[in-house]
Amino acid sequence: MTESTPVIEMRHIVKKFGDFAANDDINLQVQQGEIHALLGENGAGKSTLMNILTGLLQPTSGDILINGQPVVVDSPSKSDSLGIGMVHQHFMLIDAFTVTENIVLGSEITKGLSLDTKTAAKKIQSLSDQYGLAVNPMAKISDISVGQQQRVEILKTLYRGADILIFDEPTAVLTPQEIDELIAIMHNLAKEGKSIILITHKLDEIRAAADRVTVIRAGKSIKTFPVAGVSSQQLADLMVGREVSFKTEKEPAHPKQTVLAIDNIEVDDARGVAAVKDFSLEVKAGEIVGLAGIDGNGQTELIQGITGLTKVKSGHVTLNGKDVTNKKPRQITESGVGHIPEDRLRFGMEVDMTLSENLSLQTYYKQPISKSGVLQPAEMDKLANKLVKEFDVRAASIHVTAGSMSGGNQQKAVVARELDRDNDLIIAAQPTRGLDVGAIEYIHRRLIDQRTAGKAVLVVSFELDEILNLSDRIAVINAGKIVGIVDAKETNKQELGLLMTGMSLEAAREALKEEVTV
Ligand SMILES: Nc1ncnc2c1ncn2[C@@H]1O[C@H](COP(=O)(O)OP(=O)(O)OP(=O)(O)O)[C@@H](O)[C@H]1O
Repeated sequence: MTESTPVIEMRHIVKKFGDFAANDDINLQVQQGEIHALLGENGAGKSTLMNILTGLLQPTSGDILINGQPVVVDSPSKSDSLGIGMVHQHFMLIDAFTVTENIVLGSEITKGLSLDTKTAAKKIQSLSDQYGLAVNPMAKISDISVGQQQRVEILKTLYRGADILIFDEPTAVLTPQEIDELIAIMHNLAKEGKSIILITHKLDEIRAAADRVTVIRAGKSIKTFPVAGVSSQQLADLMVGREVSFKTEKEPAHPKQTVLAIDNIEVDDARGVAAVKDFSLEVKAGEIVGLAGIDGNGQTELIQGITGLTKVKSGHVTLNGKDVTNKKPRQITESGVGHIPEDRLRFGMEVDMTLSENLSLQTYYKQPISKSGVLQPAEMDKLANKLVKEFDVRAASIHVTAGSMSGGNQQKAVVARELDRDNDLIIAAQPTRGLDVGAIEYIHRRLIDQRTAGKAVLVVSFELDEILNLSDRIAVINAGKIVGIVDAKETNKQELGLLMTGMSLEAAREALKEEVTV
């Protein structure tokens, strides 16, 4: 990397929403062939800055230069034509189509009215070879792994000629093995002259992948520096502006009576195919059970089955000895279940309602929020102010719509609402997805407090660090079935990674033994 004209320069970027400055004089310079990380707390202004670069938002003031030339990025297609490509966190692929069809869709390179898939496939193959992506252009999306689907998203941007790739939280859905592969791909891209902006809350990934990092705090760019030699602790402290602890200490567990018993249940997915099969698991009072697994292995249907959002086809779910199989969600909530849903926008909050209203969503019909059937806005705001303070939910006010809040702060609000109620069981699905390290530390502490208070806690997460940090016991799910249940103290990331692919516990332990002796 040479210190020549930056590929991208964002100068003094200000973006105001009303009086609130989401970006407040941000400077960013990215060199050609560089992997440049953007690090900042939830709500610091990273997405806003990238939305400006990709033409989704217009800055209130400030300049953008590409290769030293001032540009106006007034639409996403303008951003595209300037060679800027976004690798989205949520893949936008059509399952029934091939890799090539997905990449060519919406692109300019079509021949007459029919797609020239042959020529396209050739070009895709050569891009895949050049950057070490190892994707078969003729494979159907439904037949390839999540990691490979992400590579299709990368290929999409390369196919359109992107020189600058923005990765937004790219590892959220990947296994540890896939994360290593992705980092190798990013290095290949950079080696071949592409420039990368990497947004992630994972500090070890920044250290493994990035050349430099720009830290953003409260809408301001604080510092840009090389990553080499910097520890995760230093990165975290600089980002948050105080010392952050990564490992949440906890006393040994003293599990008591069974709170949740899942007995041999079967649950179908939306297409009517069995997503959860012969699934049995118990969670006791005073313990945290972690459910580890790759996305799409039945976790969603399992939780929906337990919480009454989907029908349980066979088997039983009991809570404190009472059969609650196929009861209505409200009845299950009333039986003492707190639920932090994995999809906060579908099941966790109403985006058009205010933050204050969202914080009362589970209790609005009860005292003190309602009196004799009449809503008490002052009580609602009182609860909201308490929770916002306690959980450090950052928003311009408790009366902004939930939809305008940053992803991380939306999540903190849902967690606050669900943990504030006095429940016997907490089901926490991806409870810290998209959260910064400071917020993760806080949420983990609160989940452990629930366990200390004698609650049963089921944590479902793709994050193995999270599962290992929180759990007393860990169950691994693959293709809707439990592959194994292990004591958290007796396992590690590599072993869990192998179990998640469906390998038996014995086979995984054997494989890891061989790896050590090789
Ligand atoms: N359309 C909008 N109207 C009002 N406020 C907004 C709007 N978009 C973003 N904001 C506010 O701007 C701030 C920055 O949000 P942004 O999404 O850029 O943060 P972020 O750093 O990407 O956070 P996260 O890590 O949680 O995704 C937040 O406080 C958010 O509430």
